[in-house]
Amino acid sequence: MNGYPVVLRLKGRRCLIAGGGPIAERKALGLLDGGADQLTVISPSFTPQLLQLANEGRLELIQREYQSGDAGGQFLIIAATGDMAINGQIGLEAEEASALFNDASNAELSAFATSAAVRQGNLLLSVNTGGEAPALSAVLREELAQLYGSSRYAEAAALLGELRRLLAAEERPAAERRERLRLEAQRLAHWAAADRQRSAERTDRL
Ligand SMILES: C[C@@]1(CC(=O)O)c2cc3[nH]c(cc4nc(cc5[nH]c(cc(n2)[C@H]1CCC(=O)O)[C@@](C)(CC(=O)O)[C@@H]5CCC(=O)O)C(CC(=O)O)=C4CCC(=O)O)c(CCC(=O)O)c3CC(=O)O
Ligand SMILES: NC(=O)C1=CN([C@@H]2O[C@H](COP(=O)(O)OP(=O)(O)OC[C@H]3O[C@@H](n4cnc5c(N)ncnc54)[C@H](O)[C@@H]3O)[C@@H](O)[C@H]2O)C=CC1
Repeated sequence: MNGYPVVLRLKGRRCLIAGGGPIAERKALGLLDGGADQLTVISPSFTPQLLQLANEGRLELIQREYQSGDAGGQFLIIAATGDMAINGQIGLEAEEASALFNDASNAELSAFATSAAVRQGNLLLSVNTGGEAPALSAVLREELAQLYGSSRYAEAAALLGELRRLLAAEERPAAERRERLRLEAQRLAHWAAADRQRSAERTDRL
């Protein structure tokens, strides 16, 4: 069974990852891409890239095992220690602390799942298979990036955003605004797709 898709605003909210291996690193990069600016990673050991991110000041590292009480005050917690029993324990504490919880080793024990994502400006496309086939999510993410990864789509979103604000300021009737915006969205999506087609043809000719 799949769940309900949401987009979390992480800026200014405390996020915690337990574990410092490759999976913790991937989740950390995902949180940073998602706007996290108060990220802590707790683990006895860290990948070189996690150490690098800490050096750049993008996250904080605490070099020790997860301890009871670490969950307090966190908005979101990801357990990626590689030990299912410890991850489960962290999950119980996360629930007590009312933090959103993800267990990288167990979809059933997670309040939320992570998804594969393609980002361009404010445009975000994400893929999730309900824990069934994460490898398929990764492959579809690559396909989506081919189709929609061009900056033209982000430009289209930004242009529509401007138009949307203008129309709102003019206090047009809601139905008129919706129709106009749908039409412009279609035109801009076609423009972006045609641009992609042209670049593909140019590449073919080279
Ligand atoms: C439930 C979920 C929990 C969660 O939220 O983390 C989960 C769970 C597990 N993944 C496992 C394995 C793999 N995961 C990946 C890749 C990704 N996994 C991601 C998400 C999720 N993985 C959530 C469900 C998402 C969904 O259903 O769509 C992605 C999309 C996003 C992200 O990681 O942030 C990211 C792609 C990112 C990208 O490329 O964009 C690959 C492929 C690869 O590495 O190339 C493999 C190996 C192939 C395979 O096993 O399929 C295992 C077994 C571990 C073991 O056996 O030890 C478990 C545990 C279990 O089965 O429960
Ligand atoms: N959700 C996903 O996409 C995937 C999840 N997994 C799961 O993620 C787990 C972690 O994978 P890897 O990073 O490859 O494992 P790993 O074994 O390389 O890393 C585990 C990390 O956790 C740390 N750790 C161990 N005990 C700890 C504790 N008590 N408190 C804090 N940190 C602790 C270790 O020092 C190490 O840094 C796997 O066991 C697997 O279940 C694996 C593949 C994909």
